[in-house]
Amino acid sequence: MSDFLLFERDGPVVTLTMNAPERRNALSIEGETNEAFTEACRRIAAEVDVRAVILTGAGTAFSAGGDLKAMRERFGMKPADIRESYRRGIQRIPLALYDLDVPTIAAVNGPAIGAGLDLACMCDIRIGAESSSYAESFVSVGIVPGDGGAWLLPRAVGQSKAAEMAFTGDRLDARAALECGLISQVVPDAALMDAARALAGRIARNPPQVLRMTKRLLREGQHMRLSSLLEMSAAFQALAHTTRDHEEAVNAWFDKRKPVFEGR
Ligand SMILES: C/C=C/C(=O)SCCNC(=O)CCNC(=O)[C@H](O)C(C)(C)COP(=O)(O)OP(=O)(O)OC[C@H]1O[C@@H](n2cnc3c(N)ncnc32)[C@H](O)[C@@H]1OP(=O)(O)O
Repeated sequence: MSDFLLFERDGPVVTLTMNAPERRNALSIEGETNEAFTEACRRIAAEVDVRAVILTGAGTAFSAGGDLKAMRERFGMKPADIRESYRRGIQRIPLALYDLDVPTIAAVNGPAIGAGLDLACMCDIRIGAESSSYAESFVSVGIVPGDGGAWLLPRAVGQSKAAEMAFTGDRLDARAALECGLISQVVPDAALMDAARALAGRIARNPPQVLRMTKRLLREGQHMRLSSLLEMSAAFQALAHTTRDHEEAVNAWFDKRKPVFEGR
């Protein structure tokens, strides 16, 4: 596993920690950081009993976004090479993370800037520390969101707020991010990881197959016709109703006891 992305497994929960605090977990357009994400996602997909994933950053930042030092070294590079480097580099992260079947939580521990914010938006749920902050600041460094932000951010905060953020590059503090729905909780800095683990634990206690199907419906629902989504929901429901976990949940309700799910 890569030095950039620490992979820790605690029962059904995987925590991924970006681990380059000296550069505020900046991401390279090509190379190590992208491989780290695609490899971690491959591993999570292969470990069938993972039920939730937490993504966070080591040190004081979640991620400072694209590596500006590396970007300076690209001055003069040919447009065709830049385009190709995005396609085979940083653009693989949204494809890999967004495609994970299990629920993902971004535990935003500090600034989430540019590609760092987009990374948080690739997760299903975002919770933020009091000291977290958020900026879609590509415009401030003279580039466009090249890693899916123009698709992800409007889905998180709506078109108007996304446009305001992307056109100004302004940074939101945690309270402002909570207000516009970019994050769903603000917690004291020291309590962030406990809050993320508690949330992951509550998710992980639910029937895993149904969680995966629910995630898929939430995702697909964002770009499907209602009639198609209803068809897909009926097909998933046909599977859900025949699971042992469904029987267990309903029986437990009648027995006035907590259900025990087996993932079957
Ligand atoms: C393809 C993707 C494109 C994009 O994502 S565009 C957006 C690019 N990102 C930015 O514009 C953000 C730039 N960084 C910052 O604004 C700040 O940093 C932070 C708010 C993230 C954190 O501030 P603080 O905690 O005060 O740290 P510090 O003193 O500014 O930086 C500490 C060290 O981290 C390096 N660093 C910070 N951000 C980046 C970056 N994006 N790329 C490369 N290095 C970075 C610095 O240079 C420095 O390093 P040294 O100690 O060697 O001077």
